[in-house]
Amino acid sequence: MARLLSNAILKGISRASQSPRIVPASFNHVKLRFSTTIPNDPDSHADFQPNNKAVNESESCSGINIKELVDKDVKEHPVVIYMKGYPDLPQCGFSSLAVRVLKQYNVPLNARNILEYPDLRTGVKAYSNWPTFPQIFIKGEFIGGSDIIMNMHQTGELKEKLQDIEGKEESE
Ligand SMILES: N[C@@H](CCC(=O)N[C@@H](CS)C(=O)NCC(=O)O)C(=O)O
Ligand code: FES
Repeated sequence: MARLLSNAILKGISRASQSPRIVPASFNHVKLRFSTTIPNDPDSHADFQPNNKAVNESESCSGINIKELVDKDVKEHPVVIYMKGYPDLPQCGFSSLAVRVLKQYNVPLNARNILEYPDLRTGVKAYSNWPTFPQIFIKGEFIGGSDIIMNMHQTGELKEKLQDIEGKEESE
């Protein structure tokens, strides 16, 4: 049986106020003022492991599942972050760190708050086969979490990866 987005999410897809919102971040170009090392990353308990069944099976009366949602997100937006909270109000230090890194670059940042939707939380893990959040996708490619994005920032790899992405609109 396919694991599908909850009715609340499905209903919300056509209604912006209820959907698992994808929001553009504002860009304050906040300077990084914290350590770049996250020691002894606990990562995940077995309870948090992805369940690939959740995302690979599909079909529903609505025809929308998490895989389709994520596929659409990462196809339509060059930089997508699935995170805890939203870019302007992160609800976890790891998500906050990833947002701060990405805000160093003049690219549109689109986010979904996985805390609002348990099915999205499970489904995104299964989609990427990655057990934790944040999860960052650039030009459709799964990149990783906060450690990886920080590392790429430090090595210059992130700048290279983002360089052909059109800058964000000032109004965002
Ligand atoms: N080392 C990870 C840190 C992220 C992490 O450990 N996240 C945990 C705590 S926020 C998580 O998402 N656990 C699974 C969950 O909450 O569903 C990274 O680089 O992103
Ligand atoms: S470490 Fe507790 S919510 Fe992220």
